[in-house]
Amino acid sequence: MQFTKMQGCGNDYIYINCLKEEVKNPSELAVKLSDRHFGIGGDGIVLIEPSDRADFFMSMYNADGSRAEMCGNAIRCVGKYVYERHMTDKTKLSIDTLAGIKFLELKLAGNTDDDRQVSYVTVNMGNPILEPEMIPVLSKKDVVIQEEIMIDHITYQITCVSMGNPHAVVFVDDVKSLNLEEIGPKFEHHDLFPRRINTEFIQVVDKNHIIMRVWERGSGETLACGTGACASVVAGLLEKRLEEHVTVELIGGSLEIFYDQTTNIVYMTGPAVEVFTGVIDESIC
Ligand SMILES: N[C@H](CCC[C@H](N)C(=O)O)C(=O)O
Repeated sequence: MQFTKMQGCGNDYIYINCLKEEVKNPSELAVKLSDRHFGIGGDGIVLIEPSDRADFFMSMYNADGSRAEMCGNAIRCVGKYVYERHMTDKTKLSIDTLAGIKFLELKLAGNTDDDRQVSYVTVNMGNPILEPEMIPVLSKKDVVIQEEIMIDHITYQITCVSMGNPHAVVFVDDVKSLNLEEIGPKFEHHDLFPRRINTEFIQVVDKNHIIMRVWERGSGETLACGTGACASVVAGLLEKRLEEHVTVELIGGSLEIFYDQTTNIVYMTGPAVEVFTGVIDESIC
């Protein structure tokens, strides 16, 4: 089975073209291939599939085999993948996901028409979701903003936002000092979150610049999280800490997020990089 390794800000996945390949058990395959010693290594797998209502469909599975509704860093790479392989000639295209159809605009690197290299992608990430039952998070409030949560005898304040997948955003003074290996799983598996949670830890540099670390549901600490960056900007505006245009500085790179409050749409712009291609031995699949 052919695969392509790609990364967006260091958030790396194994991509499989399911218009050509058949994946029988994606959840099991995600665990095997994501292993950085016995497999290819990655934060999960991404399947590119046909769609009858968009140009393509993107399925995404975390490293623990759990399926996620949406993945911001991966959808940029899917746009790059299908355009550079002539699976589409559109630079404005639609990708359907479990979080609905997302609209992409591909930025080409080259100066000539026949150079199909995509460097950056802008994604319309749709509307943020704040209703607790839609995130989901157990709360009697209408919106979960700066709610207290106790982890290891320390009180944190969370603001919860869904971008199709669930996020808890925590503003802190210094992200470097956090022991995510210790506290990350305790947020992820906390009883407040019926479907677990992605947790973003944010240090505000100024109203248009934050530093973010993330403990992802199903993958642990990753070098970047696109949906998490979007959720963090929305949370920052709800908490009156940020403005609409924010540079999100992550371990693996930076994303430009614009939350257009007049239309209630979040836009994400960032890189998409192809690292290598390969063949998976049938014995693994
Ligand atoms: N771990 C996430 C999926 C990947 C999201 C992230 N890598 C992104 O770029 O948005 C979840 O279970 O909801």
